[in-house]
Amino acid sequence: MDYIAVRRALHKIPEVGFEEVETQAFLLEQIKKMPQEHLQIKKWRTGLFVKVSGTAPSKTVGFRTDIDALPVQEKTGYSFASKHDGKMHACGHDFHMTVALGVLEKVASHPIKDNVVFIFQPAEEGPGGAIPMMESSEFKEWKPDFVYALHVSPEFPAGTVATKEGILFANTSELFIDFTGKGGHAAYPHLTYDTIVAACSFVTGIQSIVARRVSPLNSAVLTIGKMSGGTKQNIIAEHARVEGTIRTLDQKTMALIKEDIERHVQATEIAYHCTATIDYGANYYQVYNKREYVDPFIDFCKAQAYPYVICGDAMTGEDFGYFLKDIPGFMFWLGVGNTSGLHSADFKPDESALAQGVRVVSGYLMKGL
Ligand SMILES: CC(=O)N[C@@H](CCC[C@H](N)C(=O)O)C(=O)O
Repeated sequence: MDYIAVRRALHKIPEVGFEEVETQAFLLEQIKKMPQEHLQIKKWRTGLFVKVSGTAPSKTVGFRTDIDALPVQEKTGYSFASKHDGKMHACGHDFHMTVALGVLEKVASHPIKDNVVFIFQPAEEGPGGAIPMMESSEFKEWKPDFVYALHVSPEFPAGTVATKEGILFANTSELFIDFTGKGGHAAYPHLTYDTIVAACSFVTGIQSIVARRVSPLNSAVLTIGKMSGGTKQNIIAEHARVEGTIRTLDQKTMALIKEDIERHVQATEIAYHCTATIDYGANYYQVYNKREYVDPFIDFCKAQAYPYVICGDAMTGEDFGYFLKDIPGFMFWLGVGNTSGLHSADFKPDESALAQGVRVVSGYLMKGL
């Protein structure tokens, strides 16, 4: 398989959560080119489960990749840029899928002793594909005894493995708040209850939560990534919406932040004569690597002389955390060199990391977990 060609083909067809129809068709087309004798495929919504039967199985090992993209307008200047306007593989899931296909090709050609299930999961960026996928009868039938996954990272040199014992990725909660007031003429503000002013005041006010409510020895993020409201420059907005995300390294801090957000919402309602509703959207459980499962992988990387580092915690989220809550396994970062950050319009990961990703994941599989 030409990893770079496959990655570029996937890069052209980014689709957001649960809309990955073209992606699913492309994956199936690639899988069809592989030896079929040991393969079974089950479609699940826009995702896939692919099982390679082992030669003398005593267990099932899972490798999970996410397959969705982000609503980002690409600015890479690539000749193979997204052909879907306003959508982009800005979080590297095109890389993750390519690595999974590369490993699948190897295992389909040379099955290992145990069964291997490849999990092509939709909607990691939201609303969250892991939980419904894990609740499916297809998953339950082929449930792995051990599962692992990777995520690309621009923080590490291309091909470097970075992982750690304990928390790797944070707990997350989405945040959507709708403010409703009273619209009217821009020249008669005193006859209205302006939700743009209310929302702006709310966003400024909540900046004190992480700064003044969370212990300085703890870590948390409260980011508002989107604000919207109003219909025209000279009409006072009856409705405004604030969208964000909360990140913490423990559930107690998550609860504390939510409680304080609710206090700020109440205060905004009173101060600005509006009403507000809060929706916490999708919540992701932390990605936690238990020592007994990640240490043998680190030893493997050492033994193979693969470049690796022990990294710190990250405030990114990943619904792979739900797999690790239920099933033994681990997650690691795969370095993709020095490029703009994840979720950037000019995210340009180094493609030389693809072959190393396949080498690391398949090598660990072949070694026998
Ligand atoms: C690796 C990565 O970037 N993951 C996403 C996960 C999204 C979680 C959820 N939709 C939220 O925004 O809270 C991330 O943003 O960290």
